[in-house]
Amino acid sequence: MSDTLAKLESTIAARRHADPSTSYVAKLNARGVGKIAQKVGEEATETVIAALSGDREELVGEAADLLFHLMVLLGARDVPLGDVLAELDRREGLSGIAEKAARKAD
Ligand SMILES: N=c1c2ncn([C@@H]3O[C@H](COP(=O)(O)OP(=O)(O)OP(=O)(O)O)[C@@H](O)[C@H]3O)c2ncn1[C@@H]1O[C@H](COP(=O)(O)O)[C@@H](O)[C@H]1O
Repeated sequence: MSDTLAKLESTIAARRHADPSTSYVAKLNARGVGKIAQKVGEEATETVIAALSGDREELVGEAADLLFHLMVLLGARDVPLGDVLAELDRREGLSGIAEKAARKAD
């Protein structure tokens, strides 16, 4: 896992139950998983729009917002980022056809 993502994951865990008036992560968690999921959806849409606009800087910013909010969502559901990365590692070991079969079996 990249140092950046590992550090962000521990910051998010540490801020989850902080004072919502001083922490955006705490504010999101106080509003519930539904609100966090909604934010992920919004940031995903903004990322798509930025990608289609061709503005590279905007895409980088929106992708960062999306990753951040996705990590807050995973944290709220107690899913370690390592589990997601392990799933990606597992898929990397599968050929295209084998991957399709494995996904069907899931
Ligand atoms: N990476 C981020 C990050 N990216 C975006 N944002 C915040 O995400 C918010 C997005 O703005 P929006 O207008 O979409 O949201 P909003 O104004 O709260 O409005 P709503 O839609 O929620 O009603 C802004 O307030 C940004 O500051 C972030 N807030 C925090 N982090 C990281 O999380 C760490 C902990 O932050 P705190 O919990 O605030 O201490 C920070 O050190 C950063 O590393």
